[in-house]
Amino acid sequence: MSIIKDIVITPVAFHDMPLLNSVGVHEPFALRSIIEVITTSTQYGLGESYGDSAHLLRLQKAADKLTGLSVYDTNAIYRICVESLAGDDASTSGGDGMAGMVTTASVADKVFSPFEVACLDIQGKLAGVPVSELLGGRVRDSVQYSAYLFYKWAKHPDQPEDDEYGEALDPAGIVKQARKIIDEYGFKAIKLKGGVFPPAQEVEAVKALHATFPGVPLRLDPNATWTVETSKWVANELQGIVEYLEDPAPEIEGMAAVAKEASQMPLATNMAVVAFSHLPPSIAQNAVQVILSDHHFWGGLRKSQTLAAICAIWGIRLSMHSNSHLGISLAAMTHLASATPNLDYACDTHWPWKRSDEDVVVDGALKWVDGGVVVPTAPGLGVELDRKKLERLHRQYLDCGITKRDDTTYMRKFRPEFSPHIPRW
Ligand SMILES: O=C([O-])C(=O)C[C@H](O)[C@@H](O)C(=O)[O-]
Ligand SMILES: [Mg+2]
Repeated sequence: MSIIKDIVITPVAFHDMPLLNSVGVHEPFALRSIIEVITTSTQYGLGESYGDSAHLLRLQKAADKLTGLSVYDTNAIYRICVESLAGDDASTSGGDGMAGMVTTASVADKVFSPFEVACLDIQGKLAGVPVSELLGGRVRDSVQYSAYLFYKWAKHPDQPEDDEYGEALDPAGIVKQARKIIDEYGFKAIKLKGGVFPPAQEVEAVKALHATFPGVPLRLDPNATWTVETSKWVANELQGIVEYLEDPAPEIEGMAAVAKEASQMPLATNMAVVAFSHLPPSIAQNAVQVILSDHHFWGGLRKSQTLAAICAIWGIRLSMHSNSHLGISLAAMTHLASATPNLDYACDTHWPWKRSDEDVVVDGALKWVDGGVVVPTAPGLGVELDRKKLERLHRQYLDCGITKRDDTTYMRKFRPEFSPHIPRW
């Protein structure tokens, strides 16, 4: 019943908006891979991961070797993922859907993650319990997410019409975007993706958010585009205004240097500490006070809980990182956060930036209430595949011609002089 008979990996593409970041701008489509693990009793489990071609090849190579294993034997599944990467050129590890912003995560953990999620989905279905129970049980019935704001263009320059969010290139535009997102979802925390404009402009936008939404926890994430000096200046400007500064400066050493002098400002990361091997040097230097976990690159849901346990021991707080994603990932993120007591910051999600009619799961299982997602209680992840929708998004993948996320090349189509070097300011 629990033996893996087959694994089907389907690349999909869904519409994305022209969101600006430190490495460029989002293309008209975001890519994901949808993983179906099928057992000998035709039970299926779902996983979701990056959709870049290099990652798809790695997933397929591992999948080919996983048949015949039990869905309970995730240690063996991990070992085979590691073995399947033998001879893989780690220098191509950027081919994963993170546009070069996260480059030192473990490739094996990224490959293993969607298989583990799919196996937990099956385990939950076989036991008749939600994945949150396999992870220790819910400590919260709803998981809070933050309003994830982006500077953005009104439309992709090569597309005909403005999107529903319109332009946001100054503080007023950011505040307007925040209002729209909060009106729709009820978010109770706000994150601004920075690293787009000189820091003083981004500080001004955060101050405008603070004035408009007093008391709402704020965060600013420039993706390591600032020097240590600039980071200290921003930390001083935003003291008492943001709950943390995310990846102001590059690398563990840069973060440690900022932390040393701006000791009142918690520093968060999803760039400097992205694998277990980064924890000892980071802890030794007290480089970061908050880690944004992400089960897609920390090796699945259980390893994310191992990270949470380490963080609890060392007094590091936990938040959650996201990339553009669909409903399977949202369900997995929600189960994980619901069953991880110290993951108590509102998690990041790119959810508002996708069209509501574009997903691969059957509508209705994931309910947004007051800025949070109600934890599904049906067995497994609690989401089912909608095969018609999957087929549609797969066709979109084939038609769009994008095979790897590349925000920088897309930006240079319109701004040839653009350079993603860091630190920039
Ligand atoms: O917190 C982060 O660094 C991210 O969410 C990285 C993402 O790739 C984000 O910058 C984006 O989607 O442009
Ligand atoms: Mg970040």
